[in-house]
Amino acid sequence: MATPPPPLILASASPRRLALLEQIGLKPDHLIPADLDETPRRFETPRALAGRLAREKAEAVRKIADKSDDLKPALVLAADTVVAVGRRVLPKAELSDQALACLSLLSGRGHRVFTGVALATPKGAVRSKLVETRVRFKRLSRSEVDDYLASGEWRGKAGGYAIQGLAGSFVVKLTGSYPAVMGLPLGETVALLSGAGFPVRAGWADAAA
Ligand SMILES: Cc1cn([C@H]2C[C@H](O)[C@@H](COP(=O)(O)OP(=O)(O)OP(=O)(O)O)O2)c(=O)[nH]c1=O
Repeated sequence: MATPPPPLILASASPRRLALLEQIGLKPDHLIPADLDETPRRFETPRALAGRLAREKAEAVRKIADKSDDLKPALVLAADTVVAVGRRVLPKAELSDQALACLSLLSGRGHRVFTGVALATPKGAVRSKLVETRVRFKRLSRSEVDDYLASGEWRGKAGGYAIQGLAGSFVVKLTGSYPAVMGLPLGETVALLSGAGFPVRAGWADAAA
């Protein structure tokens, strides 16, 4: 009989990350969010920040898993999304003023979305990948911004918008990975998992059901 795959832990509180994994037939056995200080370091680039936070989230949950016999053999998957204009990292908007500032900056301009994804193995090794996506928004009128702010969809989102929702209508160009902007680059996630021996296509036979 084939050996069962190791448990998979998604180190995330983000419902989008879970939905994206499920989209490709992967169902994590456990959801354990990492609680980290996400403040950029001095002189840290947006790219370096996304990579570091993804790895730190995986490492933090690896430590939690190591304390339990059931979770010790698990693979821990984590990700982090950073929205940047030049070297400037935009906040995860919690207040409407923050979202307004983000949208005013993004209006009619290009920006970059950096998404780090990291996988911690039971032996403590951490492998990671970084995906850069360029996104351009159309010029936003004041009433478009006001209506978007009223929607509340920006809350808790890096850069004050969610591409998978109403703000999808702001995008005029995207070069890179759409799922990475939502929170998880799927091709890179699969590459990390299969590199660790995880059977990434085991659930595909049931996908059409
Ligand atoms: C740009 C963008 C971000 N986002 C979200 C994805 C992430 O949830 C969030 C970026 O913050 P993250 O720190 O990457 O993730 P999180 O704190 O929400 O979840 P966790 O650390 O527990 O995994 O912004 C979208 O949903 N759509 C978008 O278009």
